[in-house]
Amino acid sequence: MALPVQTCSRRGGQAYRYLTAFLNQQRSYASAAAEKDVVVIGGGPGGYVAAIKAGQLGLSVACVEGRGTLGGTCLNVGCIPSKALLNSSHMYADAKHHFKNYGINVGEVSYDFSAIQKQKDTAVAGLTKGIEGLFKKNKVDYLKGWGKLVSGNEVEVAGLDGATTRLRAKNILIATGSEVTPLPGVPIDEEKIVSSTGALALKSVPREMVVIGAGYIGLEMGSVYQRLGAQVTVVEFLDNIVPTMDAEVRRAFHRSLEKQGLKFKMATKVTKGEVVDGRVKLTLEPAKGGAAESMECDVCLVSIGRRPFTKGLGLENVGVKTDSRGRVEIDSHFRTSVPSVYAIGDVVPGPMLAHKAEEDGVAAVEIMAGKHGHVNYATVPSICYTHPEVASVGMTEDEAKGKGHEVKVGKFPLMANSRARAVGDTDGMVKVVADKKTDKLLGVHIMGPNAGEMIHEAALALEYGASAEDIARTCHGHPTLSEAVKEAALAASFGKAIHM
Ligand SMILES: Cc1cc2nc3c(=O)[nH]c(=O)nc-3n(C[C@H](O)[C@H](O)[C@H](O)COP(=O)(O)OP(=O)(O)OC[C@H]3O[C@@H](n4cnc5c(N)ncnc54)[C@H](O)[C@@H]3O)c2cc1C
Ligand SMILES: NC(=O)c1ccc[n+]([C@@H]2O[C@H](COP(=O)([O-])OP(=O)(O)OC[C@H]3O[C@@H](n4cnc5c(N)ncnc54)[C@H](O)[C@@H]3O)[C@@H](O)[C@H]2O)c1
Repeated sequence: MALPVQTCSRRGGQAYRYLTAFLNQQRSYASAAAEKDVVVIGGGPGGYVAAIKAGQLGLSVACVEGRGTLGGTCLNVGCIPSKALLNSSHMYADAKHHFKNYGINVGEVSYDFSAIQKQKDTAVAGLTKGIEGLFKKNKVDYLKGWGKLVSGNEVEVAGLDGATTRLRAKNILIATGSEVTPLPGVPIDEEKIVSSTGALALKSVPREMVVIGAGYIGLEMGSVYQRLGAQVTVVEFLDNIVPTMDAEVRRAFHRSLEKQGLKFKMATKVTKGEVVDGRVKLTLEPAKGGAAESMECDVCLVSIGRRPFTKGLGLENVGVKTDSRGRVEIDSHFRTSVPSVYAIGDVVPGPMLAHKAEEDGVAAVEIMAGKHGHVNYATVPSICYTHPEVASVGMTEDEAKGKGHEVKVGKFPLMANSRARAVGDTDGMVKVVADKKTDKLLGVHIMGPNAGEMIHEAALALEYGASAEDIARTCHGHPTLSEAVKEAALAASFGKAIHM
């Protein structure tokens, strides 16, 4: 850094600021002079977990994060705030519509939207601060600023305090995550036309809302506002909602959401969106072509996917390759085209899920530490946190067939599960997919309350290479929703469930 102090002093009032920045920078260079074993760029679930694990493995580690708080998309504007809003809105809808079914009279039920938002913000703030504590405990240096690769072993950090720091590292881990995919013709202003970030921070509940994209974000956030009283219409390009779900479960899920009041316009695309006199005016067309129609709403959520975020990262400076979709290319050991630079999480190919990013992060630093880090992507669960929840792990029936398996399928409806009946929450099912010849478990799909918790016995079973019979013969507590998993496994393995 060559900022002459003399020049600064001639600039009168600015001299002090320049001098301070200069001295800060010199101090930063000095403190960063020692080479770290790992410098992690990005403090989301991938990056912060990798940094903590690196500390636990005895590696010297620094984590660079530019947003000012740790936790990335997930904690700040993703998983955590959305689950807080899903919970509050679920409790409100339950009290308003269902408590009477249990003989509970609560009179007029209402909500205070700003208090709902405050509860969400408190949960987020507590969790993000908590990571700073974990960093201290695990000796992770935390640098607040934007990191840029200047070589395969150097990261320059433009600090949020104005100082520039250069870090040397044996290995660099890119964990810069993802950002919202924009929809051409529908410019996001985060007030009327919002991404998930704006949808999580609305000041009031819209009367009419259009959600573009029937994926995870669209259905979760659509559910939040539908429960709070908005008329929500979901516009989806494809013929089906959440294309990655098992077809049968997806159809049941779609029906359930419609019963709750969500409206769907399938096989439809939005070609234009603009705000006119405080209302959002949208132009819609059939996905396969045809006459356009228009639609109006108070708030429109654009949730058509996310794309990798590498802006300003300087990948081109050092020759880190990306694919046609902008994802950082890695080998099976998370190594990029530059051997000392690794990448994980949303910025690399694979499902964009927080728990997958975390697993990537742990495995990548284990490899850097000379161990045998590995992630089994075949057992990564996915969960949609609506009500009912939909959770799955392993292959869908169609995928299994597509991969050449002759399959057998066992199903069990929650209507026949004693716990679901006892608590009056019976909308759902469990579907077990197994190999017809070997009985090996291939996939499990659950729709129902707490499906996101129940799925993990299936994840563990898949991880251990269990058969459907292994689950069927495992004693499950009674009365639990998990007994439906056992019953579906019985149906898959022996052709018959007990309680059907
Ligand atoms: C509304 C919403 C709800 C979601 N809900 C769930 C859910 O329930 N379950 C689930 O599993 N997943 C969920 N996800 C997805 C989940 O948030 C992501 O998969 C996860 O956050 C990816 O983690 P990551 O560490 O790869 O990236 P991110 O969480 O995106 O973190 C990357 C971080 O890197 C920082 N960064 C970027 N570039 C730089 C740079 N040059 N220098 C310094 N810092 C930089 C960013 O500021 C960011 O904080 C949700 C996403 C959204 C948007
Ligand atoms: N519970 C969870 O795990 C959770 C929750 C939220 C987000 N996420 C993650 O965040 C990522 C982004 O979520 P998302 O919901 O934005 O994406 P998504 O990929 O889950 O769904 C996007 C949907 O939009 C549709 N679509 C695409 N272009 C369209 C267009 N022009 N018009 C209408 N529909 C269109 C797609 O067909 C798809 O159904 C996902 O990868 C997901 O894994 C996960």
